[in-house]
Amino acid sequence: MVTLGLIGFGTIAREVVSAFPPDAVRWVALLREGAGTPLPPNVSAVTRLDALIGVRPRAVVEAAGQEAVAAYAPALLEAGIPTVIASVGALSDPGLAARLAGASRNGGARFVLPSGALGGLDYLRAIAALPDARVRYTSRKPPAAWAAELNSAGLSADNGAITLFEGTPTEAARLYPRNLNAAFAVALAAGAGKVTVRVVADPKAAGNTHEIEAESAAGTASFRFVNAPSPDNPKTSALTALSLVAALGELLDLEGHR
Ligand SMILES: NC(=O)C1=CN([C@@H]2O[C@H](COP(=O)(O)OP(=O)(O)OC[C@H]3O[C@@H](n4cnc5c(N)ncnc54)[C@H](OP(=O)(O)O)[C@@H]3O)[C@@H](O)[C@H]2O)C=CC1
Ligand SMILES: O=C([O-])CC(=O)C(=O)O
Repeated sequence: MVTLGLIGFGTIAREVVSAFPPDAVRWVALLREGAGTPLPPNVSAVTRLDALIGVRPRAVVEAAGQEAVAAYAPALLEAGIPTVIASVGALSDPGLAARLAGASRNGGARFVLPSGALGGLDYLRAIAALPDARVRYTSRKPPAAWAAELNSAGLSADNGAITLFEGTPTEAARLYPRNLNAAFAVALAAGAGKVTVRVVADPKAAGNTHEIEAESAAGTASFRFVNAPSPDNPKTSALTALSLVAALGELLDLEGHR
């Protein structure tokens, strides 16, 4: 029986837990005071970070949000606990990125940034060294997924696609902290200065679609991920939890815990 930790117990965390045999893992989830979330029998809750650190989980998965990364991940790493971070957009804050790197060194614990809702990041990492590399990332979702943003801008995408945002990955991660983590994963791979980001509400979008177009001296590439939504949260791709499970499995193998 291995003890693993979670930060948050929402859509992604629930899917991560259900991917492991219940008799092989005891999960401890750090929740907010009074969260009242129903938990499966092999998941217990704590509301303080020191209580999570106290059970010495082999690894922790953050699936709560960018604020939770800032609040908890550095201390987990300092305590020597490897951490998988879903909310990779948190690293758009250079101060936090430096704190994570320092805590990882001090504690001797890895932090893992999974590919999340997309893939192809190995290609982007390879061309990052080329000075002429340019990458365009587009998040394309049906108008229903952007209903609040369309309403507040007084826009309707019923009759055609509307670009809600165009700018840098850092601006995107800050403006859409719960939905543009994938854009920042692209930025971390290719280098933020090489990437432009677009957010499109499109009545023809088949699902949560992520498009990456890359151009450099090494050639051109285009990736398109048409993701099925998570049943509990249509703005989150079901692929994200699968990616966290894969990253966690790899981490446990590296650390010799499986
Ligand atoms: N890398 C990628 O490609 C992707 C990354 N993500 C990231 O994953 C996060 C989680 O996604 P998802 O599971 O769909 O979201 P949900 O809203 O379904 O779940 C988030 C959970 O985290 C809890 N939570 C939030 N803040 C804290 C905190 N400070 N301490 C403890 N618990 C907290 C929430 O609890 P409460 O009810 O108390 O608010 C909720 O239970 C997203 O916010 C996003 O940052 C998501 C999709 C793709
Ligand atoms: O799950 C998705 O499709 C993308 C997402 O929410 C994110 O990048 O934060």
